[in-house]
Amino acid sequence: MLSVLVCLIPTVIASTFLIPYFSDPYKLRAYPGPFLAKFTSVWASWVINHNRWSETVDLLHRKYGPIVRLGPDSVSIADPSAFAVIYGHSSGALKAPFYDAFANHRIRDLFNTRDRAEHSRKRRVEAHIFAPQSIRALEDTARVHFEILVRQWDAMCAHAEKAGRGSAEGAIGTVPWKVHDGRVFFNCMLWFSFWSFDTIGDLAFGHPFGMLETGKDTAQTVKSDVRGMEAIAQATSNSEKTKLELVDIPAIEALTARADTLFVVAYLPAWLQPIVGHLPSLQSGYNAAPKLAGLAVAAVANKFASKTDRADMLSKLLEGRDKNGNLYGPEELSAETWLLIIAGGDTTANTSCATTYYLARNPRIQAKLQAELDTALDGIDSDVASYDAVKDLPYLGAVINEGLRLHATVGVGLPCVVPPGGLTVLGHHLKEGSVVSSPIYSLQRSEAVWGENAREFYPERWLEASADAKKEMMRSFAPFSVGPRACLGRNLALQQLYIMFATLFRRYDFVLENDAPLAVQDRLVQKSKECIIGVQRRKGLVSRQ
Ligand code: HEM
Repeated sequence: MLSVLVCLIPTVIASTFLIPYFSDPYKLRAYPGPFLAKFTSVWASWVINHNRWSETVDLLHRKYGPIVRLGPDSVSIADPSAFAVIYGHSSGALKAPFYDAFANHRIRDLFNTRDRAEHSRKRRVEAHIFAPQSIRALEDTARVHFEILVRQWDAMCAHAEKAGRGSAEGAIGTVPWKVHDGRVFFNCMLWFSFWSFDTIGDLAFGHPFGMLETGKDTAQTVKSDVRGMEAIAQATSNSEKTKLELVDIPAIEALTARADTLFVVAYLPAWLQPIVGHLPSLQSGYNAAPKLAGLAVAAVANKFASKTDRADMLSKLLEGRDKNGNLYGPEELSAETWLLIIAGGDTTANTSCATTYYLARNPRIQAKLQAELDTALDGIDSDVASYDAVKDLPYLGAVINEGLRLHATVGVGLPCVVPPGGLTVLGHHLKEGSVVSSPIYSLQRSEAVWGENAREFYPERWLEASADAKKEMMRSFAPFSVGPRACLGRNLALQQLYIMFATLFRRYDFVLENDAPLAVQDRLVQKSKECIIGVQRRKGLVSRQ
């Protein structure tokens, strides 16, 4: 037995690590990078698991230049002109096997589909849901959730007003607040998550999760995935309804656990992923996936059961056709609904939290934004700003761009496979089958483009730049990516962000509890772990309620 092992171990090491390195099938040996990255992608997983991916890739580019080897078959290219070549419409590169780890249903969704034809079919179905007119039509529905957010924050501010110079503490649902120095302090990340998930739940399938009202991270999922699918199939065929058993789960917590795990394993070869996934530290993420998939199943099943004719996103998905020309089946519907929840929830909440953090940290910028909002919204009798009233405000636009730039909610290099015939980037020919990415985080913080203050929150840069400088900035600004796989929800995200910052910063003054850097979980989405802000109502503004 021992002698078998003695022979086997060197053979496995040679065939897995050394032969690919010395045979160099993708001709990447000339590119610099960390020693271990030349042999194995386990290196990447290790760095990600230590929460240092974007920062590490950025440091490697600073050390080695625009092209860095990140794995046995992959390179990262940090250069504005490279971004469009890799991701643009004429690139021909497809998403890499990295995305297979994110498949939550047996059927792929729009985000993790790698097949070009399959992706085009889905994108055709879903593009009209996100067209500018469709998104504008959702504003009234979305508004309700801004109103609840403001009502909850007003209620907490009232405690601060009552306490005067004293102190107090309490909680709304599970979110604690405490009062001191005339302000109420709480973790705004939780509230932005509640707001974002409730809104996307309502817009996607006509049913908010109810997190804002209760102050609790709770959503209903099906107890059994199989029964859920049966319920959808029966409802679509108009036969007798199946009674669905639902259970409550902490959805945001489960999503965070899932995201923490999947990004760690996604760079590993497929055969290694389930083995690593069994590590105790990754178990909660793996266990969360089926419960989360059940959220969408429950939403679709409930939609059929209630038979409302409200025109939410799911109603439009119901018009979608599968590859045989048939209407989307239960699984594909659930997969696409799930994607709306996950793509639209975390991203907008994190951008809102990070931008609020930077504004709370910078009294000068906050005051300048408030002055612009006071003028624009003077005499408007509404607690929630309308998109029309604020969408062209220059300083507000600059603040939102600056938040998207500096925080880079999706900051990592999104991995693509080089297409047949290869791809030439910055004069380097990359061979077919190799993997290439361009890190959004690094591009959006490059001193060569953004100047010495690239790491500062400075909205004025968007207003002061010359036309030529602005052109260069836009080549290095890709928070929603570009090309055929660019974010489909961009119009919705921007509409929500404009209304959010106009509403909150007109109404409240913000400070940070302390000046510590924003702590983030650096995964596919840069997720703020916690952001404690101190809030008080601005003087002179009277609520309509
Ligand atoms: C600030 C908020 C947001 C940011 C920064 C953002 C960013 C991105 C990025 C960078 C991608 C490309 C991912 C990749 O290629 O792997 C993407 C894809 C996507 N996003 Fe967003 N997103 C945001 C909000 C939303 C919202 C609100 C929705 C919808 C409810 C949404 C739906 C999607 C979808 C469906 C895709 C996949 C598109 C495809 O592959 O064809 N996103 N997003």
